[in-house]
Amino acid sequence: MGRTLAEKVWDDHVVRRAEGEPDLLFIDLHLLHEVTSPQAFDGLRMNGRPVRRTDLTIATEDHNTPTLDIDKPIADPVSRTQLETLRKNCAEFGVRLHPLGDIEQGVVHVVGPQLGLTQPGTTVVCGDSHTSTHGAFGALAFGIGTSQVEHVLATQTLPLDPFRTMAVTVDGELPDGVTAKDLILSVITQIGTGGGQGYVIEYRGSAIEKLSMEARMTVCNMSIEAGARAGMIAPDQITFDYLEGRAHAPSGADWDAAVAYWKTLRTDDDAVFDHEVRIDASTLAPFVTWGTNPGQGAPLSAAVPDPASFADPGDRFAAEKALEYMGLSAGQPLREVRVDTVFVGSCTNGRIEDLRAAASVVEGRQVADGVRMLVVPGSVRVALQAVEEGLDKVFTAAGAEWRHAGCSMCLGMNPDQLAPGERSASTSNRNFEGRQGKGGRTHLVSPQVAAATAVLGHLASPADLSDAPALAEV
Ligand SMILES: CC(C)[C@H](C(=O)O)[C@@H](O)C(=O)O
Ligand code: SF4
Repeated sequence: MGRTLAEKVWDDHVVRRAEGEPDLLFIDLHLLHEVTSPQAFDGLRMNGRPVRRTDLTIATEDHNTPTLDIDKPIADPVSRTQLETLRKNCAEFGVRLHPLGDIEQGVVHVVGPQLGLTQPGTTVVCGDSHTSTHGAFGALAFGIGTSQVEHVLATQTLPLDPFRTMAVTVDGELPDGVTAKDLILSVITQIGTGGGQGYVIEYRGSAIEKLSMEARMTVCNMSIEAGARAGMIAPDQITFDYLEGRAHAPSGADWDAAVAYWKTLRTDDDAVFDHEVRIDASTLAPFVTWGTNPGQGAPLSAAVPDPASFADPGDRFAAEKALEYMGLSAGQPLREVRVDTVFVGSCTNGRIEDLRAAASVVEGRQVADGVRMLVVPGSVRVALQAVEEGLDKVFTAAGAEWRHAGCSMCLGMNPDQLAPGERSASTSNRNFEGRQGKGGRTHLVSPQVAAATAVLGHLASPADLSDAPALAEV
């Protein structure tokens, strides 16, 4: 019987297989950041072990880094300690680090792909759930816990339990103004935040094949929000074009050999997935979340749902609690929800195409009174590219704040936070209670919706801007 893409990559990495035991897999790329690595390095130190493959290990600083005054000492003692500890550990163990201020610094999941480190058919791990992002290249990429980080540092291998396979097939054309973010938010609302549990999801179909690499990363990034172990997309010419010429991509004869291998990384026609979900891209619309998990979403044109409309008692209870926390009432049109903060950034939507999309909406317009808009590039390289294109000026002219690269307001581990009761439209991936700061309320949106929301002061899409050409109601 044929094999799926995920099964092929898995099989190519098994270094030990024994009856009744998890397979031991070789890991091609281990990414580190300041939050989940300290105890792992402590463990190595206690056992007198080195990092087995420093050449396959790379660290960057992202979660605890400020996005203003980056040349000043870090005020928050916890953040300062986290960063100092990573620097000390990387120096002691000989791990390559891109610290704050470095040209390759940025959110770990933006940095890996842009350096060409993330390649088709590789295994990629990081002590971070959004490692699923790298699956966009046809890599088997997943987040791991701190004890697994230690195991990979020490051995460059990882014992892994078998997974199940799910196909999410999206065929057809995405309507104008509907993005990869809308697509994945819709998928999560459809299958639920636990719907992917135990599965590696492969996104396929004509709508996926048309997505750029950056859009594919947005989709795979949020696989974890459906509970999946990983998300993958088969590599194709779009993947190869993105990788060619990048710092760590193969070159010359190695490139040709690599592409020949990468072309074999497709699910066989006779392979069988354990579960399949089919979506018609033409039915999708700009999508926003109204609740406190990424599966509590609806089309922007809809209203806040009535908890009573959920058949499942658990879903009903979750919706009641979410509306209370979010300060929303059933039946309220989502377009009438006013925000005070807009965040464009994160490993979901902090890449250059995302900034271009947001800039094209705010260009020549103003951020609404009483709204603060933060634009935070996912990496220094993204920032430099944006500056070269003049996007920073577009944002600042509109009244937005142009910040330094990092995780920023995606989560409250640095100074960029919501105050209690504040409400944001955010291009990030999690809307949990307190995610962007204690008491903060988050609506997950695409960069286009974020930008239109900043201009109008309430959840909106570019089609809602009064001077926008009249588009069909979406
Ligand atoms: C801090 C880190 C462990 C965490 C993750 O695992 O994803 C963070 O990146 C997040 O997005 O919540
Ligand atoms: S940008 Fe957000 S989701 Fe991505 S790694 Fe940072 S905190 Fe996690």
